[in-house]
Amino acid sequence: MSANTETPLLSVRGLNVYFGPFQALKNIGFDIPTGTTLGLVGESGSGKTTIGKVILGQVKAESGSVIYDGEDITNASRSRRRGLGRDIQVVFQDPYSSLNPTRTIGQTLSEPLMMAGVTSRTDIRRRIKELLDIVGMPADTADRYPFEFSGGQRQRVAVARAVIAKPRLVVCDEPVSALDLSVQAQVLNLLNDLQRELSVSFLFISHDLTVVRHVSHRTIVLYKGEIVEEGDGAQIQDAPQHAYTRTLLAAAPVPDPARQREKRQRWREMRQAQLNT
Ligand SMILES: Nc1ncnc2c1ncn2[C@@H]1O[C@H](COP(=O)(O)OP(=O)(O)OP(=O)(O)O)[C@@H](O)[C@H]1O
Repeated sequence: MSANTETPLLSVRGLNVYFGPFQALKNIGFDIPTGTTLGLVGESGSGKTTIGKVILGQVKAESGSVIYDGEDITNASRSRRRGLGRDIQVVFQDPYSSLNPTRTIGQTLSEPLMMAGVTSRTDIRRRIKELLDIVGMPADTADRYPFEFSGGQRQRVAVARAVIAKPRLVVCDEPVSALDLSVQAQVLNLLNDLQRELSVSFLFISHDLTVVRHVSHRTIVLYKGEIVEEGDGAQIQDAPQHAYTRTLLAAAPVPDPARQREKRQRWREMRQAQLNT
């Protein structure tokens, strides 16, 4: 993949994050140019999700900055965060719990559009139809409920929800790790297609370097809260420079189910908090 060389859409500089005495992030810095994907890879507990949360304003950094499109959003106010919520979206790991089971897919997809100020029912219906087609979902999807779809289809819907209001950055936190391998490839291809179509940037978080390599222009390897390696995904996989990266590649770590449950719960709480603001 060829990377874009414009001014970065997102710049993170010198992030240090503590949970009590524990330092979860140490001097983290990177750029995400417009229309590109930065892969963030590391084992469980290395700090990947924490980086995503700092960008989304859900975790406060002790020091460092997050610059979005030239604006320092590190300590953005609640009202500014609400505005940024349209530009910066999230796709969660678990397509089973991230969609509201009591709402039709159409209702779920109309929320971000209404938040973005689209009020015409005709426009909303048209945009939903357009996007469901782009993400490869059947025409009658909008009138159906999440339980009627497979995991891969639900993740397509979750991706559609994230991009429907044309955000500029989407934080994808382990978006394919709950899916079967063949379905993973389809969702990864979908992200690549959407990026070409919408010029959206992705921060793509995964424990699996092979997955990250398929979608990322650049990749960062995180170990115990620190960046230990950075480069082109293929280069990192084919010629890892750091001993930890070699271990990561050899071990192909499987996320600990208990931690993943805890993480899903935290994301759900965060999403609920977002919807309540
Ligand atoms: N709210 C919190 N309070 C205390 N410690 C936390 C909190 N959130 C994360 N941590 C700790 O910070 C470290 C990094 O967590 P983080 O969730 O960012 O890791 P991760 O790389 O995303 O791993 P995983 O994929 O397993 O979630 C872990 O040791 C975790 O236990």
